Amino acid sequence: MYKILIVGSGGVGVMAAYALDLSPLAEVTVVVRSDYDIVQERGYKIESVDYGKIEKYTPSHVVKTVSEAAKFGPFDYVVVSTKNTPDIFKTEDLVDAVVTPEKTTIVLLQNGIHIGEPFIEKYPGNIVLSGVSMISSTNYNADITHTSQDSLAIGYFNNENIATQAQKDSAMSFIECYHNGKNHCYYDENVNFTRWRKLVYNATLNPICALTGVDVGRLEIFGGNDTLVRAAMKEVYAVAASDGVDLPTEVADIMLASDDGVYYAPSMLVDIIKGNYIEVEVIVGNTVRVAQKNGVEAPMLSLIYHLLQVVQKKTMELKGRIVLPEQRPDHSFKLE
Ligand SMILES: NC(=O)C1=CN([C@@H]2O[C@H](COP(=O)(O)OP(=O)(O)OC[C@H]3O[C@@H](n4cnc5c(N)ncnc54)[C@H](OP(=O)(O)O)[C@@H]3O)[C@@H](O)[C@H]2O)C=CC1
Ligand SMILES: CC(C)(CO)C(=O)C(=O)O
Repeated sequence: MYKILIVGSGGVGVMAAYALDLSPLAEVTVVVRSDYDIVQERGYKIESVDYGKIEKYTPSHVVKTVSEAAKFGPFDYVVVSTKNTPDIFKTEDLVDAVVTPEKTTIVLLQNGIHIGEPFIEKYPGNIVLSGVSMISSTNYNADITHTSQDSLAIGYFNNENIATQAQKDSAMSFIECYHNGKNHCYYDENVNFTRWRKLVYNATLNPICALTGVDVGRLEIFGGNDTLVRAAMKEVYAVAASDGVDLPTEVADIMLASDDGVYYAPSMLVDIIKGNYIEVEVIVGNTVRVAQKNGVEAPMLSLIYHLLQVVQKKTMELKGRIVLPEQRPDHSFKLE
């Protein structure tokens, strides 16, 4: 029996918990923050393309905080499915209390590129798996709407301190727990390719929907795919190539068609709607930094990045993280 902890119970985390809870191989604990009372009272309501309508799902163990979760450990796997916002808090620090050195495998079910490095640096003796998820799932107050088949590619962020076979074995055991007849969870030998491939969607549709306030269906109908998205996608191709990943030309069309028939709001737009922080740094910031490092021109991505950074600062001010002087200061004023 594997003890598995899920930190981050949003659209992705709750569906992961549900899949893992179906397995006789897994004992699942979930950290539930703002939905805690509602989940204790009536569980999650799930409307899922894979599992149908579930009136009540209550994970095997529900706890309010990561430190409280430790009582159900030590964990074989800690699945991280929070948003990844290093400009706000470091996810590698969030799970500190539940990662047992040299035992716990950390599974990052998060978007973005080059997100494994901070974990390997902090936990040099632990395996870190890379989960690239296509799922289209949202959580509004413990009501989950899941609209495309859960397809989860699992590989590992190579940790040179650990034998390759051990990293692969750990990925395989996780897949054995997660995979069932309804979802699609598979081992991906080249998960870095798959991460860049997915970024073709996330670095373009997510921010453009977030900045314009429309879902992917409306963006297409209103003409945004041809005027904005495809050009930004081309830049992602060029940056990926400079990082050693050649993406086939058809990826753009595949990504543009991936939510066909649904007015789907990508996770970054959902964050804007909820007034949450956005994953600007790992999705667009890291891409722009790779472009800069490798001398690749990416003017649209840079523009998108700087627009998103302003939006993030606006959210910081609304949440009280940034407090501005009442009177507008002179031009020499800089945020710390
Ligand atoms: N949604 C989707 O379809 C897809 C999303 N992704 C990626 O998966 C990751 C998760 O996305 P998604 O599920 O949409 O995210 P959500 O915003 O729906 O959920 C994030 C969850 O993390 C919780 N959380 C954040 N910080 C903490 C903390 N300090 N302690 C405990 N809980 C915390 C939040 O709790 P609270 O509600 O209290 O803030 C929330 O429940 C992201 O990287 C996203 O880009 C990838 C593929 C598809
Ligand atoms: C591509 C998609 C919709 C995954 O299913 C996603 O990653 C998101 O909403 O951020």
